[in-house]
Amino acid sequence: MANLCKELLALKPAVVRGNASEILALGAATGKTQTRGVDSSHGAEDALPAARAIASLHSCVVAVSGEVDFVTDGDCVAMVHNGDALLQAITATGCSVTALIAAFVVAARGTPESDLVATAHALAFFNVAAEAALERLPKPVGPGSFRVGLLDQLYLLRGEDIASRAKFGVYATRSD
Ligand SMILES: Nc1ncnc2c1ncn2[C@@H]1O[C@H](COP(=O)(O)OP(=O)(O)O)[C@@H](O)[C@H]1O
Ligand SMILES: Cc1ncsc1CCOP(=O)(O)O
Repeated sequence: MANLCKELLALKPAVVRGNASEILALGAATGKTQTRGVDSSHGAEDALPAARAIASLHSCVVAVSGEVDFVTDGDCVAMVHNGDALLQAITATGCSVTALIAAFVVAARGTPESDLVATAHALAFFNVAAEAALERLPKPVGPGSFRVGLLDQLYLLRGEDIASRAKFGVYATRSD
């Protein structure tokens, strides 16, 4: 596992996305940060030192997903406050938002926007789609209808919906 992580990082990814436990494990596997053990109990902020270390060492962006998402280039840290805990009740949301991050990063190449900004916007897009699905679905919402509603909103949402609903924050700027 540690060797595979090292091989993948050697390919110089633009962005690494994981939940807190995954980023803590990655930091431990690549030998630059310590972890208290890998389980699902970590909040995203717990993994921020590991995320910053990985980002600095490998000159990439690291996104830690969770209730609040943290996105860092090793120095600056942005936060995304959208989404819902029900996203953790369906499989492949982490994989899906990671694919969306790749699409946003590629789309932003050739524009002034950084990979960090593109990554934060992809997370906001995905999580606003989740919020819109929850608003529209009959209550109570379970994982089955939520999965379908989320897919619908990922198709239906427009840029202006994201602009008005995204909740970004700045955790640290370059000089902090
Ligand atoms: N408690 C939560 N509240 C709001 N959004 C969440 C919550 N947990 C996860 N998300 C969102 O769900 C998506 C998948 O993240 P996550 O569940 O951390 O991935 P993974 O499936 O790899 O564990 C991300 O867009 C993240 O922001
Ligand atoms: C078991 C499985 N099936 C499709 S993706 C996946 C693993 C990743 O799931 P998630 O993105 O929710 O962490």
